[in-house]
Amino acid sequence: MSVHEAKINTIADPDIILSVRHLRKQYSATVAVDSVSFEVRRNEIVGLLGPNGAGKTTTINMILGVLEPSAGEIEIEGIALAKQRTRALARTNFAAVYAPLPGNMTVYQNLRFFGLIYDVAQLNARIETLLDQFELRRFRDTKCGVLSSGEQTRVSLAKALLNAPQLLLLDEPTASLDPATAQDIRRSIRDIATHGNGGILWTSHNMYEVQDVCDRVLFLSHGRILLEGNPKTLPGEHGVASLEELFISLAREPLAYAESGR
Ligand SMILES: Nc1ncnc2c1ncn2[C@@H]1O[C@H](COP(=O)(O)OP(=O)(O)OP(=O)(O)O)[C@@H](O)[C@H]1O
Repeated sequence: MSVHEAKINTIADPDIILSVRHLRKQYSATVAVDSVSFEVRRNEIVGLLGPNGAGKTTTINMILGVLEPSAGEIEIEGIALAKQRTRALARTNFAAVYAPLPGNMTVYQNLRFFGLIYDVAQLNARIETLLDQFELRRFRDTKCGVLSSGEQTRVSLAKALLNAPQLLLLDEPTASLDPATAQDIRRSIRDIATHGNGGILWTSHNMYEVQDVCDRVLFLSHGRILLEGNPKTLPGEHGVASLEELFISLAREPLAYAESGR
């Protein structure tokens, strides 16, 4: 057993929000996710990085219970997703650009609709708080379909926080946003991680953003984790100048990193 595996097997740790062990997803001959193990801790933002097709979305969809793993275990605050699905998923939420909210409903209607699905207590008060937190009050009665990308992202984040999730999954939350709006969104999310009660798993192809916001990153390639560490120090540890350079060399020569181990 590796040191990493020994560490994630100490499951009693109450600060482990998400524990993923030996997760695997196979489609016929394609192994999309291949024995992936990692954890997300309380108040931590973990970046899930990797080139196109590395297995990031597949991993996220298994954690969301949308895809059934071929093997492996997922626990959210110690609750096994496979055994207590409803309890585990009640602690989870997500936002992704490929999952926009219904465009023919207003911001308020969307938040109310999802709040009822999540069975949020004191829903109206929760919606009002989120409208203020994400500066959405003036769009309250605007249909989501006519909002700009940045405004829609803010609504998606508000929706993702309705049930005050312990585990927040964000799949490229700032894709297609202008730099200033992206920075505002990053600050909001950083704030949620620091002052909230949960942890965040974040995917992004923007290495500047990852360095800015993530406490730890996992590099995925061909369904496997090849590297893990602090995005601010990892490039230096591997003799390159930036996270982007490390990403590129890892994407081009994954075998060199697989052989050197994590
Ligand atoms: N339903 C499916 N059937 C067959 N292969 C699939 C299926 N879904 C995903 N794959 C394959 O699994 C691999 C991982 O895909 P995934 O979407 O998880 O990658 P990703 O890291 O999210 O990529 P991107 O950065 O492009 O979004 C890819 O090779 C993809 O073609």
